[in-house]
Formats: sequence, structure tokens, C-alpha cells
Amino acid sequence: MAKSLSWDDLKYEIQPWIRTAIDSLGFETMTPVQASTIPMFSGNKDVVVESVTGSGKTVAFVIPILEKVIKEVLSGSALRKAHFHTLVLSPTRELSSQIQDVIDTFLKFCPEETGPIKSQLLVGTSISSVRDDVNAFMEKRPQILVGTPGRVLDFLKAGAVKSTSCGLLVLDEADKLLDINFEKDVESILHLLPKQRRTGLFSATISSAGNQIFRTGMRNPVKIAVKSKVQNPESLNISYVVLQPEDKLQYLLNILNHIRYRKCIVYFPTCVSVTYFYSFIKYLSQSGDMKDDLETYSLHGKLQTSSRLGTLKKFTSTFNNSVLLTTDVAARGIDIPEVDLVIQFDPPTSSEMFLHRCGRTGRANRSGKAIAFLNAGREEDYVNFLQVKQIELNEMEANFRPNAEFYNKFKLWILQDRARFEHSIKAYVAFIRYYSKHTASSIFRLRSLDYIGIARLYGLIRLPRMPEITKNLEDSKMPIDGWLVNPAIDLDQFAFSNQQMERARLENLKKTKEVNDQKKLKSELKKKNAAWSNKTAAKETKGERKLKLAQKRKIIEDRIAQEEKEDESEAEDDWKDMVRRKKKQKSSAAVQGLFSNL
Ligand SMILES: Nc1ncnc2c1ncn2[C@@H]1O[C@H](COP(=O)(O)OP(=O)(O)OP(=O)(O)O)[C@@H](O)[C@H]1O
Repeated sequence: MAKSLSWDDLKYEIQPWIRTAIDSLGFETMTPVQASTIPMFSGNKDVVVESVTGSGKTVAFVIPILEKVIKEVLSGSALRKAHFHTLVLSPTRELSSQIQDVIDTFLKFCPEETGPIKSQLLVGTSISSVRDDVNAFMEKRPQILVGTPGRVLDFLKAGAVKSTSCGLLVLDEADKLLDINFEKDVESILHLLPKQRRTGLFSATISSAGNQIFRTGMRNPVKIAVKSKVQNPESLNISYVVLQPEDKLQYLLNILNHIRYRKCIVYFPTCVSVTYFYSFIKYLSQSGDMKDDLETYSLHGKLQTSSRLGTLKKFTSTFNNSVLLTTDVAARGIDIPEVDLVIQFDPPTSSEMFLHRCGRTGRANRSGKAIAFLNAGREEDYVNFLQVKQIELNEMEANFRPNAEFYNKFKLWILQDRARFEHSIKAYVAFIRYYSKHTASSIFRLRSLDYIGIARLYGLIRLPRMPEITKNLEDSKMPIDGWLVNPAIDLDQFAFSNQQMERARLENLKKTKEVNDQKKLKSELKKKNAAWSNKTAAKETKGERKLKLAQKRKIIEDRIAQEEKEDESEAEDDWKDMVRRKKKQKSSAAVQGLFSNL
């Protein structure tokens, strides 16, 4: 830590009410990143800030924002109607909402005679449209806008709002905002903002954005990097454990049931794996296989915004023993101080995301533990890969004995409902596709994946047909017809427990059967007809040809006989020559005849 982190020693004089807010929030000292950033960014500097997760970057930009807005207000140059002063962009709705909460917490201390200073959240929801946002903006006249790139762009393009007074832009999780997923929207937003503005980029992994940061139009930015030898905060302990893929779920449940923690976040690779494992864990809770007081939540990008924000709020406000099953949608920026355990069920597709996931615990000097599960075989190399990137991991022994009965229990749960069977396949397929997207592709290779072990992890009954499996799974390991259970299951008899779905399935099955029967009948008939017609056609042509030849011969012989009678002088000619001559005559006559017929 720097020598003096006392707020009194901050090299910038902050507003008294902001200082009151800091005291009430219990922030006794500044964090190093705040000590370096606040004076620069509140002054007239563009900043690029990199500092470990949970080190207080949000307050490091919120105070300068408030300082700048308040200066505008105090200078008497009131914002014109439809104008705003500051724009904060973040990659997720959850994070945007959290940033707005921090701003509003400070604003509660803003004296009325100074204000009113207001903020507005701009994130896509099914409840409010862009037009609603514009109407609310016109009515409330906020100086500070916080939102996700897509929604902010739609809002600015709607035409009613003027961006020419925007003097400050903050990109939180800037490396994410400058990556391929957001790049276009962010660039379009930058074009709509005036060039004369201050810009601040913040992230724990900003270096990974490389030269992209210069596309934000900053002028001589000050680089502030608060780092130790390793990239993770000292209060965060990161471990890894090597497991057979089929044991991973059991091991996770073992931790959730037997290790003491307050709040735990478990990262899964895809949305569908979250929903799938969440429903199985819920079932286990109901059947008494999970500890009694455990509260389980699920959060992923396919949920409605209101449900996502609601879940996060509930998880934040619960007491001990709660678990959030989620995806990378909740990996960056989310600040829930009581989270003391983070589990990565599978490594993420990039090392930056690995840090962000781990960084949901061990925040603001509180101790936290992060555990990454690695599949035995090849993934152990990931530890060295991370070490090169200055991320230190400790090895952890998996002290548990997998229960052989577990897979049967899982299988029985799936066999109760066809929907679960379909869900298991979707989750498995999504995982394989996810695996192919790893940036460290020399470690996470589709060729080396244990397809059967992972199928067991997902409780699969049968391997799905997918090119990745056909290409990479050795023939000797391929189960007969893909079945992982013996005896195989009659899929036509496998019912949905939901009656409506089951009715629809049976209806569909009936229709498919009818169509198939018809198709079969048609193809059989076609085959039969084709065989018959081909044969007859062939026979007819043969017979016809014979008949024609016979007829021709007869005609010629008749003619010869006739001519013999008519011309005795030619009697001595060889009949064969005669035949030839007559043939010639006939053919020329035929040609003439044909011509005249024209
Ligand atoms: N000066 C301070 N003293 C004590 N706690 C602080 C201080 N400043 C911020 N905090 C707390 O530290 C926690 C982490 O802060 P914040 O969310 O801003 O971290 P961050 O650096 O943005 O992390 P990430 O990179 O994960 O987004 C928050 O709970 C915040 O309230």
C-alpha cells in the first residue's frame, strides 16, 4: 500500500458532501487506485486505469464524475434541455445497475441547494422501450447516464437527446467494451460524442485491449497501473483441483454441502448448463440430498433483465449459505462483498475472464477463496499457462470418494421426464461448442476431450450425433449406436411429464409415423413400378424390334417373289443382290416419302 492513503492527503480537494458520503460508507482510507486516479481524472486528464479486481475502481471514477458535474452546476452554466454531461458504459445490465447504485448512494448526500444531480440507467428491458427511456430523460433531466452500449446507442440515435454537451466518458471493463462483441456499438457512440471531452478507461485487465484503447480518441492519457507481482489481489487465494470429468458434479455438491462459506458463486460454461444443473440441484434439495439451509439461485444471459436484476438483488441481500449458479454474465464488476467462495466448474475461454471470475471474492482486502476444476488429462497444463500470465494457483487435493450410485440417481431423475433428457443433450452439445472456443486451444483441444466422461457428467443416456464426436472419439471407444445405458431405451415410449408437451409429442409422433408410412409405401410402389415399367419397356422394345424385322423381311421377300414373277430376265440374278438393290430402292423411296410428307 502507498505511504499515506488518508483521504485528507488526497491531492485534490473534493466537495465536502462527497467527503461526508465517503465517511458514511465507512471508507476509512483511500485504496491505492483511488489515491492515484481521483486527482488526475477530476483534473483535466484522460486516464487508462488498471488495478486488480475489488480494488475500488468504481469509486475512483464516480468521485471525479460527481466533481465535474458539480463544477458545471456551480459555475452556473446549467445544462440545456435534452443535454447530458456524463456517460458511463459497462458491458452488462447488472454492472450498469450496480454503478448507478454507487452514484445514487453518493448523490443522497448532495445538498439540495447544489443539486439536483440525477442519474439514469439505460439497459434493455422488456418492460420499457427506448421511447420510454427518452421520455423519462426529458422529464427527469439527468446529467449522468449509465448503460450498456446497445441500449445507449439506440437512445442516442432516437434523435431527441443531444450529446454535444457530454464532457465526460467512462468505459468500465473497457477491454471488454473494446472487444469484438461491443466494438461496433462503442465506436458508433464515440462518433456521436464531442471530441472535446475527457475519457477514462477502467479494468483489471485493460492491457489485454492493446492498441484498441487509442481508438477511444483519448489525448495524452495518463496510465495508472496499481499492481503487485501477481495479477490477483493478495486477499484472494486461488486453487485448482484435477478431477475425472464424470466426478465434477459430485465434487461440487460435496463442497456445497460440506465446506463452510457465506456466499458462493459457481461459474458454468453456458446458459443451458446453468439451467440444467440448477434444476438437478433443486431436485436434490427437495429430496434432502443438499444441506437444509442452502439457498440456490440461477442467473444467466437468456433471462429477462428484470429477472436477472431481481435474482442478483436477492442473492446480495440473503444471509449465509447461498449459492449463485451463473455464467460469465456475472463475472465482471459484480460486487457482492459477502462472497467468500468462487468455483469455476470449467475454465473460461480466456485468462482475463479467469481473473474476473476469481475476483468476485477476496474484494477490498476481505479474504476469499477461488477454486478452478480441471479435467484430468490435458487441462493440468492450464496452471503453467496462467503462471506465465502472473496468475498463481495452488494445487488442492480432491479429498472425496465418488459414489458409484450417483450416476444412477442422476439417470433416474432424467428418465422421469423426456424434457430433462433433451435438456441434458442440449447442455452437452453447448459445452462441446464452448470448448472449441478456448483461446488457449493447445491445452483445450477437442481431440483430447473425454467425450464419454463428460457425457456421464451431464447424465447423458445416449451420445448425440455431432461431427466433433465422430471426428475425435476413437472407434473402439464409441458405444454401440451411441447408447450409454444398457439396455437401450425406446425413445418413442419416453414421455414428457408435462401433459401438454406429451400430447404434442404423441401427436407429432403419429404424424411422423403416418408421413413415414406413406413415404415407405410410396417408395415401395415406386420401386415396384419402376422395376415393372423398366422390364416391360425393355421387353417391348425387344419384341417390337423382332416384329419389325420379321415384317420387313416378309415385305422384302414378298416383293422379291412379285418381281421374280414380273421380270423373268432377271431370274438369274443372285437373290441376294436383288435384295440389296431393292433395299436401296426402298430406302431412297422412304427418304423421298419422308420428304414429301413434310
Ligand atoms: N476506500 C475504500 N475503502 C474500503 N472499501 C472500499 C473503498 N473503495 C471501495 N471500496 C469497496 O470495495 C469493493 C470493491 O470495489 P469496486 O467494485 O469498485 O472494485 P473494482 O476495482 O471495480 O473491481 P472489479 O475489477 O472486479 O470491477 C466495493 O464493495 C466497495 O464498496
